[in-house]
Amino acid sequence: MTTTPQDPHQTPASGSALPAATDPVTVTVTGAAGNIGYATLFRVAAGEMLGADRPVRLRLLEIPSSLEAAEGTALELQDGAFPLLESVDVFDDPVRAFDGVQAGLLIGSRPRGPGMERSELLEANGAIFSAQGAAINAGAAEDVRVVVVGNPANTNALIAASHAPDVPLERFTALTRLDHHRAVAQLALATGSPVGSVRRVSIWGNHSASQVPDVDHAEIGGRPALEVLAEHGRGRAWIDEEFIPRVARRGAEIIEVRGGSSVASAAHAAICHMRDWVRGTPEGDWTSMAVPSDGSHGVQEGLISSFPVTCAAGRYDINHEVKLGDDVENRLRASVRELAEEREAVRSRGLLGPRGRSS
Ligand SMILES: NC(=O)C1=CN([C@@H]2O[C@H](COP(=O)(O)OP(=O)(O)OC[C@H]3O[C@@H](n4cnc5c(N)ncnc54)[C@H](O)[C@@H]3O)[C@@H](O)[C@H]2O)C=CC1
Ligand SMILES: O=C([O-])CC(=O)C(=O)O
Repeated sequence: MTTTPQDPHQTPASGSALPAATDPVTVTVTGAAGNIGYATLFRVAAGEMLGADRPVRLRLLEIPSSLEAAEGTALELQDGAFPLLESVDVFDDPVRAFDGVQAGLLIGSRPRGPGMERSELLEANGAIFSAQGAAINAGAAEDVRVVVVGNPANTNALIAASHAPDVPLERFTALTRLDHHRAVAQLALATGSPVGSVRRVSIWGNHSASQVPDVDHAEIGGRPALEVLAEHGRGRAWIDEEFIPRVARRGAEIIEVRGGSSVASAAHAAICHMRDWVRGTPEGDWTSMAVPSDGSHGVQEGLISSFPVTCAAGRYDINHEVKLGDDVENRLRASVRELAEEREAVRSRGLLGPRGRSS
């Protein structure tokens, strides 16, 4: 991998929680034989997530019926002869798979099909995250960081966190980086601008159709995005009627057009999420992550909601400078209501663990 001054991710952020030395990092990937798992593992082994100087130990978790496929993936990982890849182990037992985990990518779970909402997956997927949260509680390293990709991602992360009362709550996050990327890409397309010139986009709320893509503070080429959009004949109506629904329903559009849910773009987003958390967001920009709310921006404490965050020194901080416009605030309230409803649904099914029962 080449180092260029334009790419802030090629060198570890100053003050990163990871030591400068080349200690290996233990990465557990669930659903390792699935589509997103397969698209993720080789990039992690190549150093695209944790850095070109960081050896990794991969621990792959699968269900028994897909174990052989995961073993095959492990053989292919060997065949890649990745200099950074110290070991690959395959498990069907979450307790063993999460033993010593420092970076957990919780992907394994059922994807939705055409016409479904992600919340309909709670029945099929919720229980997976109870067992995995408990396994993380039992064996994770002190510096563990978890990103839940499996849908419905925010509520699955809530379930996992509730079963891991000994792990700091803020270490459980869910993926909305794909929505963030989709929003950036749509703004670039709409204005004929390079993707790299779009900054300060925010995704708020749930990774669902109720999510809130927010361009109020976004910049294109260093200028307010709203101004640049207006020059291209795109005002509020475009934002409300085209941009927001396009981004919020892009997952369904991909399922319809591709015949299956997003894979490589989701893997890329998961890698970027963990990379930025560990190594920092670029100077002057932020990203979007679903993280446990501390009550910020009026989001009920404890719900795992997407926020604009800046990352440095191995931690993320919810951005408090970004003020909510009235429309964004109204939409966010609706998305938070949906998150609260999902929490009630999993609570009533007995899926919440010791940390989440009373909140
Ligand atoms: N948050 C996001 O932005 C996105 C989330 N997703 C979600 O990611 C999840 C995975 O999607 P795909 O990889 O396409 O699905 P897939 O069906 O190709 O793979 C899922 C894999 O998970 C495995 N699995 C099931 N239960 C497991 C368990 N208890 N432990 C370990 N592995 C288990 C399955 O055997 C399978 O190999 C889905 O829930 C999908 O909706 C997909 C795209 C974007
Ligand atoms: O839409 C889905 O079911 C998969 C997903 O989360 C996405 O592509 O954003």
